[in-house]
Amino acid sequence: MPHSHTVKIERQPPLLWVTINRPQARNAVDGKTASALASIFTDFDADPDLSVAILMGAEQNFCAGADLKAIASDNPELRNPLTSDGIGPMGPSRLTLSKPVIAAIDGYCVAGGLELALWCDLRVATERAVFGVFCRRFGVPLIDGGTVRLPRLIGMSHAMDMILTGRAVNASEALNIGLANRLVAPENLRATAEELALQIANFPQQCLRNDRQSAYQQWGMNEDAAINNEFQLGLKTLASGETNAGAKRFEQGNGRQGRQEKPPKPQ
Ligand SMILES: CC(C)(COP(=O)([O-])OP(=O)(O)OC[C@H]1O[C@@H](n2cnc3c(N)ncnc32)[C@H](O)[C@@H]1OP(=O)(O)O)[C@@H](O)C(=O)NCCC(=O)NCCSC(=O)C[C@@H](O)C[N+](C)(C)C
Repeated sequence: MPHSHTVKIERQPPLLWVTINRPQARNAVDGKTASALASIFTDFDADPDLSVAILMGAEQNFCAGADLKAIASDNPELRNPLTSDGIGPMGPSRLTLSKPVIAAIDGYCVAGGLELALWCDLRVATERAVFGVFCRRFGVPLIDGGTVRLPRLIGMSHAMDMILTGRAVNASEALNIGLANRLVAPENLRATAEELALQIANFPQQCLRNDRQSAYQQWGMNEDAAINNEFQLGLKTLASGETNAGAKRFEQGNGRQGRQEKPPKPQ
């Protein structure tokens, strides 16, 4: 795993904690931070002992987007996050990344920070989280998937409202429109994200990754093509033996994997 003072990692198999660590800049992403994130997530995907990553920001903020001072500067030492390495800050796309990532969001999650959260599979937010396309007022475009993923996630009406007005969306609205999956008190953020991540990490992984990939791959396809794609991917999982083993556990009444003897109750 690479080390960078602007991104902190804690490797706790099966989980990887990734914290953007530039609190003095509200965790804005400069060129070095973007490169560090890209290689951290590439390594995460390749590490057989890791199943789920959790992305956070240091000191009560998730991320204030791209580093505007680096964009404004002519100093080559301050690498411009928009142009420095030609890749998005997260490196692997969601289609190539095989494992889930959870965003644990406190405070500001705006502009490119919102795009980072949209890149993640799930978003746990605190009651004081604030979301928004704040770059609207500075003329910096969303070029890290924001205009693609926001409408797909929350629908064009809510997305266009956010994109055109750049307004601040509070945590309860974020939950209502599907931008956040869970809302928690700030002191429970880490524990809730961990619980969710461990729940996911304890399931049979090939099948879980199969269904995740399947959903992303099929997002823009027509129904028949999508169902065919789902079937082809599913066949690989069926051939792996994992499905058969799970069915046997059910038959024998000892659902050990995930320790879920009983089906989950609604929360
Ligand atoms: C986040 C914020 C609401 C926080 O407000 P606050 O009142 O809590 O804190 P603050 O006093 O405004 O900021 C604290 C410090 O944090 C710095 N800071 C805050 N956001 C920054 C940023 N984006 N870049 C560099 N420094 C940033 C401030 O300059 C300041 O530094 P100083 O103490 O040296 O003066 C406020 O700072 C703010 O609006 N920041 C700008 C957010 C913004 O518009 N970002 C857009 C970036 S463009 C973008 O992300 C588009 C994206 O597609 C790009 N990419 C593809 C690369 C991902």
